[in-house]
Amino acid sequence: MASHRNALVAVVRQELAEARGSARALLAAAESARGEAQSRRRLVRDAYATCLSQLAAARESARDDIQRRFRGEATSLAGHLRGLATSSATGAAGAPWRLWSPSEPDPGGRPGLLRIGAITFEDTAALPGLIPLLDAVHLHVTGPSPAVDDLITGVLLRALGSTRPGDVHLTVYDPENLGGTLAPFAPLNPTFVGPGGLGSLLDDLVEHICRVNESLGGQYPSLAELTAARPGTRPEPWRLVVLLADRATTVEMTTGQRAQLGRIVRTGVACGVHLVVRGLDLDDDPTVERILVRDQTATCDSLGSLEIRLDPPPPPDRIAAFCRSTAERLRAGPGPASLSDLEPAKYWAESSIGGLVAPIGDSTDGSLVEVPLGDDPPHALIGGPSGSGKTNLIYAWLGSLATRYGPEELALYLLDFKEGVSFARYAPGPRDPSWLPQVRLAGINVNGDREFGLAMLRHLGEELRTRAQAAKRWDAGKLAELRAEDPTGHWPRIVAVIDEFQVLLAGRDAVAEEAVALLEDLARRGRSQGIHLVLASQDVAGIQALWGRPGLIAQFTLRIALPKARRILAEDNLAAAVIPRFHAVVNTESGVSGANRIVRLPDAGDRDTWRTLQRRLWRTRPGGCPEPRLFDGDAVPRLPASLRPSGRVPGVDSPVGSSPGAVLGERIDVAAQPARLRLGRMPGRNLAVLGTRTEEACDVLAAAALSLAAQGPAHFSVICLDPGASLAAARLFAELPSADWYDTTDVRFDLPAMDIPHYVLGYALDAAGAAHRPALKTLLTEGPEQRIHVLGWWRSVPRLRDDLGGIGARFDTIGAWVALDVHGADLTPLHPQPGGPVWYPRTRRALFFDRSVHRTPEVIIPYEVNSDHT
Ligand SMILES: Nc1ncnc2c1ncn2[C@@H]1O[C@H](COP(=O)(O)OP(=O)(O)OP(=O)(O)O)[C@@H](O)[C@H]1O
Repeated sequence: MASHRNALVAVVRQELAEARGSARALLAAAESARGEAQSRRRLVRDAYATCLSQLAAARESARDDIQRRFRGEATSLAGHLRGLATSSATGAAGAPWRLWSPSEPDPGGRPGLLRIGAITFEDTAALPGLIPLLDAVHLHVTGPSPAVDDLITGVLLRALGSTRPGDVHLTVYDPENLGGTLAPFAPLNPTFVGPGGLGSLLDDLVEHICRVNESLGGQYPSLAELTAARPGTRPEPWRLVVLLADRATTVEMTTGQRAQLGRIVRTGVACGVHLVVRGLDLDDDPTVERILVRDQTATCDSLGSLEIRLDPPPPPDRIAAFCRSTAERLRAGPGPASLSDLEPAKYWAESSIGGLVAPIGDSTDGSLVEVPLGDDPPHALIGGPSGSGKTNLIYAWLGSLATRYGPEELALYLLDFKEGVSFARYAPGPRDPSWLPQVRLAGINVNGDREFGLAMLRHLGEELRTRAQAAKRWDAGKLAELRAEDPTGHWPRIVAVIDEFQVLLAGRDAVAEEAVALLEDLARRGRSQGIHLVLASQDVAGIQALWGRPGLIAQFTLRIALPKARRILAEDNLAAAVIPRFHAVVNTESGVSGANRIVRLPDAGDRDTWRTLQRRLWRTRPGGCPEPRLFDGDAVPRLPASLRPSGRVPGVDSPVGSSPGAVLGERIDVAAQPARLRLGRMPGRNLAVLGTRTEEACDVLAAAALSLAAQGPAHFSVICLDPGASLAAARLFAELPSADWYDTTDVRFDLPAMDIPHYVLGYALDAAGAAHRPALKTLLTEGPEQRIHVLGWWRSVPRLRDDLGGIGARFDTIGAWVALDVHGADLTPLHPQPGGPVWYPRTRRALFFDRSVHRTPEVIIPYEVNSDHT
């Protein structure tokens, strides 16, 4: 039994041990699973923590990035806005009070915005807080009284200070303080309306609006139309009406007055009437800008929820100083128009078919005064003593014409006989390549070269003939008809301006005679052919020269007299004696009193202003628009390269023309052509250059020789008998393709004939001496028929005569001559008419006579052949 029990115990023990063992194993497994789970949980927790911190860092950096971008964009946007704001509120409209001063608006510009304070947005620099007013809105301001009145004061000062004196008329209704609220503006003489005056004020305004509206064509334009189309110049001043209503006003206002106020709100802005109101309700309208003031800040319709920190009010002494000086300027009247005021809205938009109409200045009421040229009046006479502003007037007139009429409509010929270069600005120069596209010809420094004036008149005479023929062909009576019949033709109106024209008519010589004849013809027939003369003179004698020719003066029905001008207007018309400086009398009825218009002339002299305008016109010139011909009497023309031998020298076999032309200088004509001497195989085809000016004599001979060498095969003999000329002669010798040299050591005149022309260039031939005279005479007599031509320089006419045989010698062998410093009387033996030519020698001018082509000698300008004068 015991053993059985023992066995049982053992079994139980065994089982218990096993159970304990498995329980332990289970526990161990559970323990390890728990450990594992715990470590996993730790890992997850760590990962979560890492993740969280990474996310936080990423969020931080993203936020920083966004903030940085936001700040950058806000700053650049604010910069743009500031730029925009600055350009919308320039000068007095936007400057801070400590820097404030009144500013002139740009001509033709529209009123901009007005600053009332600053907008601080985030941490960007403050932006100006701007509100519209003139040509845009009425202002309705609400808030505590002193702050509102300060704001209104500032707005008024900015509006007045950024417009021209007189452009804004101020009306103040201030029943409570009897105008005292805006007392600093008193010097401007605003209309103060007292208590009880509101009704009639509103009625007046409505009436004014109706009147302006009628003058605008009866259509109240929309704000957009107004903004797009309002021209820069105002027919009427703006009316700025400040209504500072008190409680009584609101209570006492009648229904009729409210209706009138509503009308003004709806239609006032379009007609330049603006209300600035506090203390009264205004009807809702797109033209009402409401400003809500709270202490030192404000919000307004146009800026939405943006808060404006208001500027302090302007210092009262600044308002007073501004108002005093403005009142002063108003008393003095508006300043004269500027050159830019004469410009049209659009360049080159006018047709000259019926005439040319252009303003030259304004009258004292500010309206522009237009000057006509056409069938009537056809020509103008301008007069005034020296310094009275003739040149300035011509500048203004030409500027006004040139901006209206393009080169197809207008051609200008300008000649100035004064010492100076007034018309040089219209031609290209070393500093400015631009030119005025309408200018065909400009003559400057021509006071010594009346011949050039004559050349221009001859050219215009030709043009007159061409036009008359064309008119005949088309059966047209006047330019307008010709242009209608021949629409593809080029028939611009021509305006020829001659400043100090009396120089051309002075003297009783052939130039004056022909000039008068041409002027008479142009004046008489130019009217119908669209050729208009504008003659200006300071000299009473000059004008008298015209008075002596009633047929001529009668054509000049447009008279412009500058202060103190005499004999420009009719004798009983004394207007020119009384007008102030920089004014002119314009009279289109030959100066009769009763037809005067007084004009204030702008200052048109500033070169830079003109250059800017001219460049603009020049850049828009049509293709093929030619450069004007500039004749400068002080400039010496150079021998053109085309008249010098260059490249391949013509061979002996090249054809020689029957009469090659020796070029002696530049002709004083419109086309600047070279003066040529034909050297044919005929007796007398020799040239004598006469006078003592070595340099010019050498230049004439060099130009002749080089131009002959450029034309065909030729041989030259250079004979130099004056040491003063030897350098120039040697230089020429070196440049000639085929030449022999002779000087005092081996001078000879028995020179051989050749197959090609042989030109003998003699420097100071009179120095050869008596021993050589027979040979020289034979050469002169017999040479030309063998194609040996003498181009010789003699230092005086008597010396030439000695070489030709002394007293009683005949000059037949000298078929052509060029006289330098030789007086007219000394040229008698060489001149076809008795008494010699009228010739007063002047530097770089020569008198050229060729027996075979000239009736009278012609003035030429010897070319400069070598620029270093060697
Ligand atoms: N409207 C004007 N406004 C301002 N300055 C002017 C005006 N007109 C002329 N001037 C100035 O007066 C001076 C003389 O003018 P301008 O040269 O036109 O006179 P002028 O009659 O042509 O004289 P002159 O015959 O002696 O040449 C110049 O300095 C010019 O700038």
